[in-house]
Amino acid sequence: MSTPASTDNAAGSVSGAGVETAPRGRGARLVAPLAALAVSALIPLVPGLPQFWITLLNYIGLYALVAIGLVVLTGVGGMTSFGQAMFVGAGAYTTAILTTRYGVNPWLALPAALAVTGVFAWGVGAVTLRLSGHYLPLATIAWNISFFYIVGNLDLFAKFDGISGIPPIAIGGFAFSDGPSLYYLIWGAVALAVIATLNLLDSRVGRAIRALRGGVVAAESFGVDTGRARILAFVYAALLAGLSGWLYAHLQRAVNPSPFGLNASIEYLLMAVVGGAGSVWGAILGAGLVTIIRDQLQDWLPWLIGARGNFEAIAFGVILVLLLQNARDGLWPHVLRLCKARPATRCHHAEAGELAPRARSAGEQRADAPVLAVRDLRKQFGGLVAVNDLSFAVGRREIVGLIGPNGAGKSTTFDLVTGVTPPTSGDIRYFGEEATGERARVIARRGVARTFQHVRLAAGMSVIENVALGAHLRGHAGAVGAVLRLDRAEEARIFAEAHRQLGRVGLADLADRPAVSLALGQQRIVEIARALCLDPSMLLLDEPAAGLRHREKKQLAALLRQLRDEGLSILLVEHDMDFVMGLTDRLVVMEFGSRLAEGTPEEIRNNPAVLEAYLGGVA
Ligand SMILES: Nc1ncnc2c1ncn2[C@@H]1O[C@H](COP(=O)(O)OP(=O)(O)OP(=O)(O)O)[C@@H](O)[C@H]1O
Repeated sequence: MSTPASTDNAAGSVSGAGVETAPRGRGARLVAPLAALAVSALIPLVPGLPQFWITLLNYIGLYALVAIGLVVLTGVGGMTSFGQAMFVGAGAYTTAILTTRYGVNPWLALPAALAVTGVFAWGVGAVTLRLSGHYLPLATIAWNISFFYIVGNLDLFAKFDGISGIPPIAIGGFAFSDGPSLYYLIWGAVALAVIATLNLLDSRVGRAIRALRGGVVAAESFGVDTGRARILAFVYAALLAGLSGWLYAHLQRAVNPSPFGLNASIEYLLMAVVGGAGSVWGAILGAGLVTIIRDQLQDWLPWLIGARGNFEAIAFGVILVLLLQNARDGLWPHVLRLCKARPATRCHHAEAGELAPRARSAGEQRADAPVLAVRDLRKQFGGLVAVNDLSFAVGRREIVGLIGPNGAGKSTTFDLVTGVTPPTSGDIRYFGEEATGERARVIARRGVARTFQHVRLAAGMSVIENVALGAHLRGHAGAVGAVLRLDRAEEARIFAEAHRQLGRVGLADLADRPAVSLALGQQRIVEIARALCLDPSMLLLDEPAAGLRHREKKQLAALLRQLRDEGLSILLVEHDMDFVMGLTDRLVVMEFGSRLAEGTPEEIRNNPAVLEAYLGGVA
């Protein structure tokens, strides 16, 4: 869509960004923005304010709605879309057709516009979001171009002439047809979008979307359906774009394809990046800055250059390059720094009540079968046999160590039993139930929680938020409940549980720190707290002692023994032989993908084949 002075745009790409949510204590955090909103409410009342500025502010509001959606999709979810203008178009054309051809009231056309946009986005997302890397943005470009030409060539949409005569939005006898009344309508919608988005991001579903940036493996390992989380973010962003389109159609009273082309989509992305793709407030800032700068450039550049043309596109390109070089997270973090805003802290609801335990599978409740039984497990990478017909088991209340020289196949075995990689052949059972080739999130549902060799905590999330992700399967609140803030009691219980688990591993003091600011060893312990939040029956730990100091290792060993005594089974891969020998009940030694030996630490310490494999002995 375009402002009155209209527009071509500069291309951009998206940088990651620190994500802003509305944590507990957000009342205080919302004071400044709400005061700003209250002041903005007075703007149309300023005597002598040119109508042009109100119109400009109205367009900024319309753009901000789309940019806020991009915060969820791109800044938080890590999916770059060059197709948002198409969803604005879907909302705009739906209301245009319904109100002009069928006489539908614009308010009744609103749910229809959102429904059409949502279903359209779901369809596009279902086919497109499987793509990763550069393919996803490329696919959204293709969709947007197709949309532009389909709308421009079909009679249904009145081709490139467009549809005119769209009625204004009205309540009773009052029509929102002039700048000031539309201003309140549009910025009212922006305020609702801000609140809904902050609520969504500060929820169980929001954590799942935010965890996507940390990679799908970590999120799936705690039961998050990452495909669903991606679609949800995509549809949510499209719905905000559709809402913007509905407002636009009734503001302009006419629609044609030109504001819904690729250029506009690129500009929306530019707005999100300029403001800060990780911040809802940054999206509004970006929408304002880009719109005002474009408007001024369109006035000044032809005068300076002495010729007419879309020179602002060049200026936007330069601005984007400078921004990506100097402020990859956009301008909002700098505004916060200037205002000396302090990071928000969560108050932890010790009185929130207990989070219900995870529902146990039938197998988990039986005491006869081993917790994990691996039989003839094999994994080939082309001609290389990384795991060669390996068999072993982990019993109840047992700590088993999987050890072996570099390249022996330990990590691959770990990936196989955690559902990260499917085996070439063989059999994996948890609690006597078949789990071969199951995906990570299904294995998590069986009560199996894990940590990672290379720590996978979500950047942009605090320590406690990362730990709370571990309780994903123990919560039920969905997106609608989150947006309407109906999930508070459950959230309080989830965070109380996360706090309890952090206390258990001795890191409660660090709960509100950004997870990535911790030392590597501490991050490993945070991963253990996250795993405990799942309420697991089995823990799979990949090199948990790496990076820990001697005292921390002793504390970790004591914690793991305590967990075993409380009923957990633990399988760990570890290189630190002192740690393993002092902790485990049994060891499985691998070499060249096969099981070389199995026994108690004492037996393994004296096993000649093992001593030889380690070239000098393990003890
Ligand atoms: N995705 C892959 N593609 C091809 N080969 C792989 C792949 N993953 C692992 N391998 C190979 O499989 C063998 C076993 O590797 P793996 O990482 O499982 O060993 P490891 O015992 O965990 O080693 P380390 O202790 O060094 O982590 C190695 O030869 C490795 O190069």
